[in-house]
Amino acid sequence: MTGDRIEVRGLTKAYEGADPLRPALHDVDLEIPRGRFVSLIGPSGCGKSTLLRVVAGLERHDTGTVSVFGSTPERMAAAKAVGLVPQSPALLPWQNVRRNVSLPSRVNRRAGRGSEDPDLLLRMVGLEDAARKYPHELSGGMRQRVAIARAFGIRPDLLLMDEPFSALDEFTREALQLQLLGLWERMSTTVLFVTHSVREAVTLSDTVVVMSARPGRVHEVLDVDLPRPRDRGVVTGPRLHVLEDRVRASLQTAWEAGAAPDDLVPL
Ligand SMILES: Nc1ncnc2c1ncn2[C@@H]1O[C@H](COP(=O)(O)OP(=O)(O)OP(=O)(O)O)[C@@H](O)[C@H]1O
Repeated sequence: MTGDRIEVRGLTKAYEGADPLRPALHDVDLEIPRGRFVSLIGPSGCGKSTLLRVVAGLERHDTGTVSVFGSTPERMAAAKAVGLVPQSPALLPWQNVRRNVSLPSRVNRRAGRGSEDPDLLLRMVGLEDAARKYPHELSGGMRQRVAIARAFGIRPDLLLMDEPFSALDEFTREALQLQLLGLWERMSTTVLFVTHSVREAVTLSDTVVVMSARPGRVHEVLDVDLPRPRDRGVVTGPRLHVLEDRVRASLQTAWEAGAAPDDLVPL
């Protein structure tokens, strides 16, 4: 266990009542050095969200070990050191945008952690003019930006994002990806990001973890050697397409591995 990385070793997790031959996660090994942007991609049901929830301390695992910067997921969560951005953000409807974004600083004061200036965060996600609006007055993309700004507000050591842009149109999604990268580059938080989009995974990440299903496990870990900062030139350049093709090929073999009829975990 070291403090400079997230270490997952031999992680297995079966939900109660599930077929024991088909655990949600089986013998997952993963190492994420501090400060990295890592995406998880893989077929539906391969355990991406489960892995995220185990690392977040929201779900117990059966066997194996999970160390988050030398601590346990539960201790990290209790110390407010982990942020989570789900697919549909849960904003407080009775508080305006600025109050929603500054909420973590109030919580953090109690947890004895520092926090980020909410006005700066709102500027970084292009919402400075919406600070006094309420959640029901916002579009889906704006709500997701509030959730992202709020998540960075606690200056988390680790930020877990579960398909945060999947409900958005392509144009909004690409704009938010660049805003997210801007925040991440400034804050140097470690990010674990679940997505179904190959382009999104390559655009954002240092590392793409391809998972296979039935049971869920790590199929391949691919490095993304695109330069940073990832401006429009980088994310529309030819190298991105080469890397996308590499991830697609890996997904194809992951899918085939998961579809094999003899791919059962022995009891
Ligand atoms: N609370 C739960 N109780 C029982 N089984 C669950 C539960 N949550 C997930 N599962 C099962 O665990 C497996 C992994 O689910 P998980 O949601 O982690 O996959 P995923 O890769 O995130 O899927 P998707 O891409 O469709 O969101 C699936 O077979 C799913 O049906």
